[in-house]
Amino acid sequence: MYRIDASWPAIGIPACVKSVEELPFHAVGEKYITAVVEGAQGMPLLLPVLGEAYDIPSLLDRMDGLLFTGSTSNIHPRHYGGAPDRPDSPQDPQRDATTLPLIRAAIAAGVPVFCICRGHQELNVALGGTLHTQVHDLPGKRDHRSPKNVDYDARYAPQHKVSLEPSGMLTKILGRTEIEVNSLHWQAIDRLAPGLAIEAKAPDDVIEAVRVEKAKTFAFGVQWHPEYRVTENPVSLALFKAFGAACRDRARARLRTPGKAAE
Ligand SMILES: N[C@@H](CCC(=O)NCCCC(=O)O)C(=O)O
Repeated sequence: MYRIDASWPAIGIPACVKSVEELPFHAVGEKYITAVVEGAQGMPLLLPVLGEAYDIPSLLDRMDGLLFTGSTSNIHPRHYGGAPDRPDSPQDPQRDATTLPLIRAAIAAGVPVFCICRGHQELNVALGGTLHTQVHDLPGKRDHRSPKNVDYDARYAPQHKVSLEPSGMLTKILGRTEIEVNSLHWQAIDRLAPGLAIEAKAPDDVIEAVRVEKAKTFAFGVQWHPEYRVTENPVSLALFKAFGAACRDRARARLRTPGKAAE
């Protein structure tokens, strides 16, 4: 049994706005919290998505890492100059207003970031890239959406292979060039943002993982869900452990020189 104490790095997890009995709640799925605790050995701090109300440097001064989660909502296409999305596309403007500037600032400040599914798409958009809004409608692309009418485990079960860039950092971390991943997304990276390197692709060439090329620390996006049952999948666990190690390095630097770590 673990005990989450002050020696654990503080890992912020921006929430999604969800409606519960018609009232807005700022929520984070439990699997992301569990993955931070059991995979990264970090203290999870759930961040309400307060957009411009945050003084981002002050927020980053308290963070040793940030996990940007998946979500059923989509980034509004105005953030990447895209055509209007389908009319029923679920939106979360408060999350957009919080995560996009936070990702840019965290990377500039050397705060480790791990960006999953919607988070991976946010990383690309935050740095100037664009998205396909319905990747399954494109010629030659498979359906990357989650399997329908099946239980939770089957929805997050592996769906396809991913080839890792042989000279990439993920290959170094994982010690292999091919993995099997789950798949629960409608959208995908279209134009890659400047400064991102492709780390992995699906057989249909959908970009499945990226890295911030000049990042001072861990800064990855993955289109799949390594947080799901993190301790049961060695690849997922290795990713969260690498993220946690970077967060611990940042915590040591931050505690040595409080207020200076983000400079
Ligand atoms: N809405 C986007 C992103 C997909 C995504 O993040 N799915 C996650 C579902 C819920 C979860 O497991 O957190 C898209 O459809 O591409």
